[in-house]
Amino acid sequence: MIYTTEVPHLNSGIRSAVTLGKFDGFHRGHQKLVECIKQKSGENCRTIIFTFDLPYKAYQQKCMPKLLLTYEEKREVAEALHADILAECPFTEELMNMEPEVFVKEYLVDRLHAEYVAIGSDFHFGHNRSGNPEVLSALGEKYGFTVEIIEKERDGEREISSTYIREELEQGRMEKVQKLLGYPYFIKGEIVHGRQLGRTIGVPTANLIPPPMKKLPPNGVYVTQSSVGGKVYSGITNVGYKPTVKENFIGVETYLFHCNEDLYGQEAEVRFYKYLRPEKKFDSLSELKTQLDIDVETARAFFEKEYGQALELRLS
Ligand SMILES: Cc1cc2nc3c(=O)[nH]c(=O)nc-3n(C[C@H](O)[C@H](O)[C@H](O)COP(=O)(O)O)c2cc1C
Ligand SMILES: Nc1ncnc2c1ncn2[C@@H]1O[C@H](COP(=O)(O)OP(=O)(O)OP(=O)(O)O)[C@@H](O)[C@H]1O
Repeated sequence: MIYTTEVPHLNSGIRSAVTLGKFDGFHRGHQKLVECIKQKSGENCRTIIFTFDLPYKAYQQKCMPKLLLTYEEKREVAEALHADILAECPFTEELMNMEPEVFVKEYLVDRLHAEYVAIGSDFHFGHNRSGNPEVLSALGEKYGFTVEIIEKERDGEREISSTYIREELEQGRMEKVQKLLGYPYFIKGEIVHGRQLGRTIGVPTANLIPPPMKKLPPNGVYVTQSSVGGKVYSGITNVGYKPTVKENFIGVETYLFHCNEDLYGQEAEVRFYKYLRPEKKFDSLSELKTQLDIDVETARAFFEKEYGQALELRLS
C-alpha cells in the first residue's frame, strides 16, 4: 500500500475507485465503503482511501483531539483492508473553503482519475459543507464517474460513527466498542520498565506508555489479550495512575498469564475485551494482590465462557 499526505496524482491511463471521509477507527461502516471500492479494483484501477487529517482549527489552537487510531495504526489498518493507496491530506483552510466542484474537478478528476466514488449518505465536503451526496452525484454525471451512496451501517436504532464509538469507549463498554468497530479496541506501545514491585507480589507486569494521541478507555481494570513477539497472551490490564503506589504518568499495565519471558523493549498490542472494575487505592500491596487474584479468576471465567478454552498461550 502507498501512504501519502499529498493528493496523489495518478499516471494517465490509471483510474481509481475512491472513498472519502475521516475514517477514525475504520469501523464497520467505513469497512463497508472500503469493500465497495475493492470490488471495482482491477489492473488499471487503484483503490484509494482519501482521508482528511485533523481539522484546521485543531492545529491552529493546538488542541489535538484524541483518536481511536493513531496515524501509524490507521496506516496499518488500511493496509490490512488491502487498499492500494491511503491519502491522508492535511485539512487546510484552502481545502475547507474549496467549492465542491473545484474539489471534484481538481482532486477527484484531474489527479485521481476517479471512475467510482463510494460515500456514506451523510458525507459533506467543501465550503460550508455545501458538498453532499446529491451534489457529488450531479458532479459525477458531469465529469463521468459513478457515485454510490452507501446506506449507513447501523447498530439497532443508531448509525455507527466514530463519535458513537468514542462515547461507548468513554463509558468503558468494550464489548459494544468491539461490536461497532468489528475488532477489539487496542493500544500499542513499547514495553518499558516499571518499578518492578509487581513481581514482589507474584504479579510481574508489562508496562507500556500509550501514545499521547490515542484515546484511552476509562481508568480501571480490563480483561485483555496481548500480542507480543508473535505470541498472544490472555491477561488483565490496568489503565491509570496506580494510586496505591502513586505513579505520575498514565500507564497501561498488563499481567500476562503464563508468561515468564523478558519482554522489555518489545512492541505489544493490548486488546481490550471487558471492563472489570475501577482503579482503587489499596492500603498495601498485599491487599492489591488479593484483589488481583479475584480479577484473574473473573478473567479466566470470561475466557472460558467466551472462547471455550481458558488461558492457553496461542501463536498469533
Ligand atoms: C491487572 C492490574 C490491576 C491493577 N489494579 C490496581 C488498582 O486497582 N490500584 C492500584 O493502585 N494499582 C493497580 N495496579 C497497579 C499496581 O499498583 C502495580 O502493578 C504495582 O504497583 C507494580 O507496579 P510496577 O510494575 O511499576 O512495579 C494494577 C495492576 C494490574 C496489572
Ligand atoms: N455507519 C456507516 N455506514 C456506512 N458509511 C459510513 C458510516 N459511517 C460513516 N460512513 C461514511 O464513511 C466515510 C467516512 O466517515 P467519517 O469518518 O467522516 O464519519 P463518521 O464515521 O460518521 O465519524 P464522525 O462521528 O466523526 O462524524 C464517509 O463517507 C461517511 O459517510
